[in-house]
Amino acid sequence: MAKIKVGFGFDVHQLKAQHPFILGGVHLEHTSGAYGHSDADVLLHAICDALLGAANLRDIGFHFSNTDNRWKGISSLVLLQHVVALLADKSWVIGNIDAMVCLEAPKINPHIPAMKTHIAKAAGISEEDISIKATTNEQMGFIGREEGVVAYAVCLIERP
Ligand SMILES: Nc1ccn([C@@H]2O[C@H](COP(=O)(O)O)[C@@H](O)[C@H]2O)c(=O)n1
Ligand SMILES: C[C@@]1(CO)OP(=O)(O)OP(=O)(O)OC[C@H]1O
Repeated sequence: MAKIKVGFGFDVHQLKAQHPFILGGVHLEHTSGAYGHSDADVLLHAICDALLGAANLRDIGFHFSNTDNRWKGISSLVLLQHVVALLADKSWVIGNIDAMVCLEAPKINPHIPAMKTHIAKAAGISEEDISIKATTNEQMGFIGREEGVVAYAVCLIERP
């Protein structure tokens, strides 16, 4: 019988004015963007942590330190490819991913198909196995003030 594991990931990044906003591998046109050592793709970071957690392989900062210049400004799609390779080394394959982005603006619904396409390609899975959802924080707290963006992800991985 196949062995199945569940994983959970969370990430948060600051939003800064006039900064590029990369989410799910898509460049969002907006007045501010997520700031970090990499491209600060909070959705991909949550997904990476869910996958690593499911495989009991520590977390994203353990593998890609935010003091290492190799990862400075890197596309998080590349980090996701690395994570999937780490799982493959242990014979894990991804079952499905379900993610939630908490962001006041902009609306991301129109961009979700493109995000799924990028993530599916980087992870080597079907778009049908990737779910991305979004909510605002109803104008409350740091998300509501557009000071930050948060993402959560869960995944299943299996080993035949
Ligand atoms: N950044 C966002 C936030 C939300 N959405 C979509 O809008 C719906 C309503 O959001 P509420 O927070 O007002 O409940 C939500 O269910 C998402 O479909 C979005 O696309 N981008
Ligand atoms: C991805 C890494 C590495 O470039 O940097 P950030 O973009 O700052 O992202 P974060 O989610 O804070 O932590 C993981 C980091 O190690």
